[in-house]
Amino acid sequence: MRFMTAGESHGPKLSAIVEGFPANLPIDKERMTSELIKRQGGYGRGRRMQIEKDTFQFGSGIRHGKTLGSPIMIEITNDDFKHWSKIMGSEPLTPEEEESMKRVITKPRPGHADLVGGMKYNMRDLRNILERSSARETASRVAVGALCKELLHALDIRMFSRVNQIGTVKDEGDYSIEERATRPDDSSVRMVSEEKTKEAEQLIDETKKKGDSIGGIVEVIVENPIPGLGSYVHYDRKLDSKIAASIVSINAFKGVEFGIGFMAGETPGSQVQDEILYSEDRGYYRRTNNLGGFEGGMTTGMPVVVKAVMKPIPTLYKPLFSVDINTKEPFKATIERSDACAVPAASVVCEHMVAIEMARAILEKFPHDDFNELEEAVSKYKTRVSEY
Ligand SMILES: Cc1cc2nc3c(=O)[nH]c(=O)nc-3n(C[C@H](O)[C@H](O)[C@H](O)COP(=O)(O)O)c2cc1C
Ligand SMILES: C=C(O[C@@H]1CC(C(=O)O)=C[C@@H](OP(=O)(O)O)[C@H]1O)C(=O)O
Repeated sequence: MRFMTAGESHGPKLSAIVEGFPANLPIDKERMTSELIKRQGGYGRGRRMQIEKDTFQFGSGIRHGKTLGSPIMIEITNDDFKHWSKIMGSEPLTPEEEESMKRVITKPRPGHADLVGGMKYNMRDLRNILERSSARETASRVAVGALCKELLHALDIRMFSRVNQIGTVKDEGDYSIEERATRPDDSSVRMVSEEKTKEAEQLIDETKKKGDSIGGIVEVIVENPIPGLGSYVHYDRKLDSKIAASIVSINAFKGVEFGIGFMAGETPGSQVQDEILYSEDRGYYRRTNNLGGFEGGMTTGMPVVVKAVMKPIPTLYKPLFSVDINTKEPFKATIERSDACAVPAASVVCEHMVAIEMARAILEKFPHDDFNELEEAVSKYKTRVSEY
């Protein structure tokens, strides 16, 4: 399964094309839309999210609610484009129009792609960089991830994401998928305890008031994964490494851990490795899940547990030093519309990137022209593994 995304943040549309997805898989479009809406929410988002309403259309690959096996095209309209149609239109501008707009961006933001992108692609209007480097693109990825979640759902693999930390406010309490489902979380911080959620929201408010931004740590859990996805036989087939790359590909994500992660560096081996147990009804299982569901780059069958850190948002109201690319004069950041904290929204993006990698690993392992054929192969494999 391959996919590509296209689209600029303030352009007319975002899109994605997914190729290699099985035929005959029922698709719940409403459920997919709810994932997109979740990504738009989360405490700390800026004004842009009040403008957008991320619904999507299938342009191809689906007929009467089922996949056809042909490339699936997904399109999301940027509602903000109506305010940007001249600035972001595809038609060339007349010199007068260009002059009258005077909207060329020459002041790169520290921490964003502006300066290096401008140098690399030889552009002197940094809008040409920020439009595509914007995390608006993650809407397309969540749409692809939501499609992948339809496949995982049909195979009884369930997953969710949550926020473990915003700045110094931490909440790593246990959370079940059932509890998650009962909480309307579109606009909250998505933490386990309501008290910690409030504390985190207060911190976001205070940070915003100071003109600053704040990052945090999120967690994604996949329950009931098929054991043996990925492989130890070659470096580029290890599923944990693919998940790590996918997470760090998300705008502003700087690190990934599996299970106890970096704590493994300070803990003796006897307390890190997950002891192997066996029972008639469960087959092989582990006493603990310190390694987050991976051994040798393969899923063990225990829940996959991924944690990831997001840096604070680069666009700040508080002035930071930078240099104008035309005058070479130093300046202090100008005020721009921005999120103060996008960690809750980004937890949804992480979840969907993990969904994409899980689905991809399944489609690599099993025959998948037809979903029914895939389901049968998965069931046979699970039986064989349980009898091992
Ligand atoms: C959901 C989400 C929303 C974001 N919103 C903003 C924002 O409003 N302003 C901003 O400057 N950066 C925002 N970012 C982060 C930038 O897109 C990111 O820092 C930038 O693309 C540079 O990439 P890097 O931080 O990975 O180096 C957001 C990231 C995510 C995942
Ligand atoms: C549009 C989204 O996020 C955007 C990501 C983003 C950035 O620089 O990454 C900057 C902001 O865009 P704008 O400049 O239009 O306010 C965010 O709103 C989105 O998540 O859908």
